[in-house]
Amino acid sequence: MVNQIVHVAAAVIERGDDHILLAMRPDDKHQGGLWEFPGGKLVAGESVHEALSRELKEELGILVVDSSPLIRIHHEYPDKNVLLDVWRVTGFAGEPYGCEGQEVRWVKRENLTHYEFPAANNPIVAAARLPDKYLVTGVFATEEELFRRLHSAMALGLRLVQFRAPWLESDAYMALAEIMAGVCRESGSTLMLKGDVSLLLEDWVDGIHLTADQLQRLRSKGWQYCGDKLLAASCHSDIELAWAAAIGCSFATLSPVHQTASHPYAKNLGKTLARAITDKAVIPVFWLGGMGEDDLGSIKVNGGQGMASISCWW
Ligand SMILES: Nc1nc2c([nH]c(=O)n2[C@@H]2O[C@H](COP(=O)(O)OP(=O)(O)OP(=O)(O)O)[C@@H](O)[C@H]2O)c(=O)[nH]1
Ligand SMILES: [Mg+2]
Repeated sequence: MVNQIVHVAAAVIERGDDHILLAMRPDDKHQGGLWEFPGGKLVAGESVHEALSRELKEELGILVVDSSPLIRIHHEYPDKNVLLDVWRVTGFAGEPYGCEGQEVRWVKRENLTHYEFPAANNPIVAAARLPDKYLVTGVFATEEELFRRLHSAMALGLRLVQFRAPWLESDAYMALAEIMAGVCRESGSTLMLKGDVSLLLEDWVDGIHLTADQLQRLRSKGWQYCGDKLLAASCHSDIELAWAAAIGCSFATLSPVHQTASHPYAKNLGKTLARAITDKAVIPVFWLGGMGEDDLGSIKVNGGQGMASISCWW
């Protein structure tokens, strides 16, 4: 019985003002008394999207208008194996209410971590907090150029930025990073820095993006992060993605999916392998390398959180 996988469609329903809808699981159900993303089991012959639409009609009285795949999570509870197929719902008709008497609540995206969910939900909460585009900064000749390009990226709506400038000395990098963090915060964006994990203790630092070497060293020491800031890692395989999850990363990049100008000699994974690797991961995965915005839809269908890129937005 426990070997059977229960396929579930669940929804991260977003309202324009950056709120997400949660529902309370009834006490008498599996994982009762915990908050959930509304949804339910697929019935025979149904697609995930059909199940999602039916469940949201039955449980909340709304019609799904706009949606896209967000993340797929396999989880083994002691009494049940589930495959949670989670979609982001960005458009719906009707005003949601608890049709089955359950409590429902709109929650600010940044406060999602304050709620208690079933154990399978940690990666879903991580995915719901993240956008689908992750800008990695590229070359700049002057400080003026750096900030001009950063402002342009903000104007394009980019909300997650990694400051990558491997040619800078540490002091110069940190001085620019602190100013960039202020600029990003003003537009509601998050800045990820390259550097030591001890930087996570600094008030002004929102997140750290580790190299694969740093990841390996931290993993071999048994180090683990439990804080609320964003920790990410550059991964190139399923093993590295498993390490990233084990040390407490909230997301990762997977590269190179295709050939890139910045790493022309790295062997690219290709879409099929990238999909298989992403499917095994238990954290959100941004695909990186040789893709354009046109690929975003396909990345999501293949299980990715979205796309990371230098060249598209820099
Ligand atoms: N809907 C939903 N289910 C979740 C979440 N997290 C999670 O582990 N689950 C598990 O996935 C399964 C979903 O089942 P469900 O109880 O919602 O199914 P349903 O709406 O079809 O209701 P039913 O129990 O009346 O058939 C449960 O075992 C539940 O514990 C979540 O965020 N949302
Ligand atoms: Mg349900």
